[in-house]
Amino acid sequence: MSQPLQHPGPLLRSDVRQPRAAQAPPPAPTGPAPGRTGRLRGAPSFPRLHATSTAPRLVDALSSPGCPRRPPPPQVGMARALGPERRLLAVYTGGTIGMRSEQGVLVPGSGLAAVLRTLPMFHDEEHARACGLPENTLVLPPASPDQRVIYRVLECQPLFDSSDMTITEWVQIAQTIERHYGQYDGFVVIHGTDTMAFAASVLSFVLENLQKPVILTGAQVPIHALWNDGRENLLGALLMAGQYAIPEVCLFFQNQLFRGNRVTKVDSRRFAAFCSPNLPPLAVVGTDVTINRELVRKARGKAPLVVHSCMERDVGLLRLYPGIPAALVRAFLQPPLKGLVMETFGSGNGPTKPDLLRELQAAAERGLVIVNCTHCLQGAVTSDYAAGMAMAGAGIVSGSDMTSEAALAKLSYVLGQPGLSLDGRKELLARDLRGEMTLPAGAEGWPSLSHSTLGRGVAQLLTLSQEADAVRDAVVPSLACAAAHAGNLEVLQALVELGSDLSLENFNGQTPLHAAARGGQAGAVTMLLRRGVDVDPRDEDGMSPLLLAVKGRHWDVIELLRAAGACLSPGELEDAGTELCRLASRADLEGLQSWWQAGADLGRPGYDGRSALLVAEATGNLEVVTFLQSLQGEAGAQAPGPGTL
Ligand SMILES: NC(=O)C[C@H](N)C(=O)O
Repeated sequence: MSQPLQHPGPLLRSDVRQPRAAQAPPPAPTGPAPGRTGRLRGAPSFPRLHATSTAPRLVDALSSPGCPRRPPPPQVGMARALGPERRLLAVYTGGTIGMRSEQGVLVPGSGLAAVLRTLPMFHDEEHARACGLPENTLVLPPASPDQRVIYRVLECQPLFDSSDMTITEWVQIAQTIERHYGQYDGFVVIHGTDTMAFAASVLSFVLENLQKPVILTGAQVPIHALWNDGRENLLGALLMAGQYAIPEVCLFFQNQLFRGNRVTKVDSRRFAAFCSPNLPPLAVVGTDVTINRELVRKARGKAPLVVHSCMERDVGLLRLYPGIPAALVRAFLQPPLKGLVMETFGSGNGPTKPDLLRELQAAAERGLVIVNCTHCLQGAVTSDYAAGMAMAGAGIVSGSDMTSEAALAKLSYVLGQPGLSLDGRKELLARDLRGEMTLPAGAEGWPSLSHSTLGRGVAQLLTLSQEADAVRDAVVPSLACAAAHAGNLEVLQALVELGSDLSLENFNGQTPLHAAARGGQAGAVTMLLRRGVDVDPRDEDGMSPLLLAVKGRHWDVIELLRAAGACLSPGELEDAGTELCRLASRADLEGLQSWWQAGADLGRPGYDGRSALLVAEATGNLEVVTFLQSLQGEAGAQAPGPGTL
């Protein structure tokens, strides 16, 4: 790059005044931060923040109107004076790195860029003058003979302790990167460490088709402290972003560059605050810089950067513990929750208590998307244990070896994608999108199964030795029910090949036919009926597949079951009267038609002796009255139809 950085002009009016003549070192610190010793004398404290609006703004941290520009460069070859440059944009959001002590506690402090300008390791003033770089531009000392990294700092107003950062702010950071994407070669996000792993995970999903590095960093100790980690971290992030083409969202800390959606914070005090438990670092800085090239993701062609701003907020995280009550889980799974990351034991195992599994299955069937992540630091969700397969059987998606931070971000991203079906969202969750997870190998011979959680579960079952029959018997019914409910015929077929009996009941007495009927899966119902399964099994609550199809208003399934000879039981018909009156009072014509199609007597009285027709007339639901009277007419004229009055 031969031209000095053309300042694109401040995003907003700057309010951090740093006139060159008054370029005095920042004022002396206002007392040591708690628990901090050995401060650098004369170390700057950061000016108090200006009161600003709640939505964070980004101001140019070093330029201000009227600030004298540097003298024009000497008439030497600009190329020689400038040399090839890499241009970076740093977004300073807050965090300990720039904090100062106030009444004994650390609070975010502005003016980080001004401090960097005073530190030779972050700014080569002589070179800046020689090149006539704009006031708001800093330039690192040369890291290699023929290359310079120049950078600009945008400062958030207000600055954050990252405990207060949310998806909203992270999307705004992504939008800022998007606005400046063409002007810079890379980006550094200076961020608090407490939620940095969440931030890196969210940014990795929000920024699609990234062709340039976005590197988050921060510190455990303020940069002005004598003994600190911030200088090494920030310099490392700038150099990595400026010198290496790593088109990913990364996190640089303690001389290691991690993939952003693979890290978690593991220590609140040590400088080695982060680890990447299931993926080695992408790069390690020592006497030289080692890049693990085979791990670095390749940029996808020249596809343009896409910023996904629609991230679902109603996602949650629930960590299981021994004896967790089903009632508590039920309470947690209620709307508005749309997605849940469930931290489970070991290899993705959880309690197999029927009441708990019923809650999870019911929530999954309501459309809540649940991702299973192990709460172990290392390892992955597998299908080694029946306890784990029971989770898959309840319709829970495996999170493989994802961190909880990545799983939450991915769930928010997937649920925010428009136009996807529930199964489409589960398929997307099961795929590796941004290097966030390691896919388990599918079993030989069943490649098509490995893309789904259930398929992978079955594939694993296929590889189990004969001695594992007990495991199979324990989990096949749950798997079969989940596959039937999802309409996954491949998995059902795989289970048939495994020699499984598709009439077997799962933990709450339901068969795959129940599940298929409940899910409205006509294909699965057809397949199961062809395999000669019992047409009218009853679950623990005495419900038949036909009744479940009626409740789900799955008319195609009702027709299939009736054609195969399914009938509502006397008990189901006995209870129908009150339900019919309820539907009539609500003018629920579809519901009444479902009962009629299933062969119910729509004239059956409710608990108070009134029929649905009387209720409809009393409530003035004329459409329902007309429908019910038409059935009366039909009943009078011919043999009873699917339903009778
Ligand atoms: N080291 C840090 O940055 C911690 C700080 N509370 C933050 O996350 O903003």
